[in-house]
Amino acid sequence: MTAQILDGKATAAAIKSELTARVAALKERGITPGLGTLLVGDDPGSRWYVNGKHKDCAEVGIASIQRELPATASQEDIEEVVRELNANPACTGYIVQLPLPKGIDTNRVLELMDPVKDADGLHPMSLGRLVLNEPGPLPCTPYGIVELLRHHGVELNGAHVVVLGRGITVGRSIGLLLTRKSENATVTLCHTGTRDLAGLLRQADVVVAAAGVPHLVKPEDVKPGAAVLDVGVSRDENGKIVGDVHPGVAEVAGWISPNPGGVGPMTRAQLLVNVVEAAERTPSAG
Ligand SMILES: Nc1nc2c(c(=O)[nH]1)N[C@@H](CN(C=O)c1ccc(C(=O)N[C@@H](CCC(=O)O)C(=O)O)cc1)CN2
Repeated sequence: MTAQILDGKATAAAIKSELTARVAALKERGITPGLGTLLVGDDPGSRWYVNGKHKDCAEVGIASIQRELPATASQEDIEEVVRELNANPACTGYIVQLPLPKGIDTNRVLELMDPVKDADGLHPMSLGRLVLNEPGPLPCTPYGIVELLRHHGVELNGAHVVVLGRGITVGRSIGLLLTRKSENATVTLCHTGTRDLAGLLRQADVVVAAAGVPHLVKPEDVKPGAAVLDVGVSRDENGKIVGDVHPGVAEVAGWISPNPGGVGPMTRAQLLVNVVEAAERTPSAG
């Protein structure tokens, strides 16, 4: 079997085209959505992601507000920029690019953000809303994965989803999203302490690999016909992406997300969705 492709690039392009019309409608109401970003340090990957977010904004008509601090920035320096973005009326939503440099208390930074402007769905208030199943911004990668599966008609209702990795941007939060009544999946969250990982993987209808371990998911671990989503971003010696999923999995799975070109573009598209939805919740100007 050769797996069908979960095409993140094409799905993201369709979402962006729909958002362009919604942004134009907002502007007619006197509302211009503006995405702020805070990048701390000089990690080339993080810079690439942030630049990509602003490129996407320009494509759909969202204004950009870019803030940068050096890797030597203190907790107070970062919190000062967060306070500025909270108060900046042109910034209707913003993100703090993660990870922050070692020594910075990330949770304290996220908690200081105005939850109304949380474009990443990572503020404790947004995560609490997700737990309570109330409307609010959803974490971009999990949201992107759900939309990617929905767009390709992959059934989640009653499916057993095995998630590898317990980080807050993907692993932990996707469990909350997939177990809502609207998705109705059963989720097993695996991590470095999980016993018999291969045995659990073989039971999965859907695998979400977000462990950051190159080629962790092997062809022999995957149930024939399963959908496999590769979120891992490790790099080889030439800087080329190596995902968490072994290339041979494509011969066993029913669906597979390419990496690059799968979950990454969806993460970016869902950020724009969060920005537009937040702007749509604001009362009209004038
Ligand atoms: N504040 C946040 N920080 C981070 C998040 C996040 O959602 N919010 N997620 C990741 C990084 N990320 C977005 O910030 C992200 C990762 C990957 C891509 C992407 O489009 N990747 C391309 C490949 C790019 C390459 O060649 O390097 C792809 O998959 O096709 C976009 C955004 C951690 N930090």
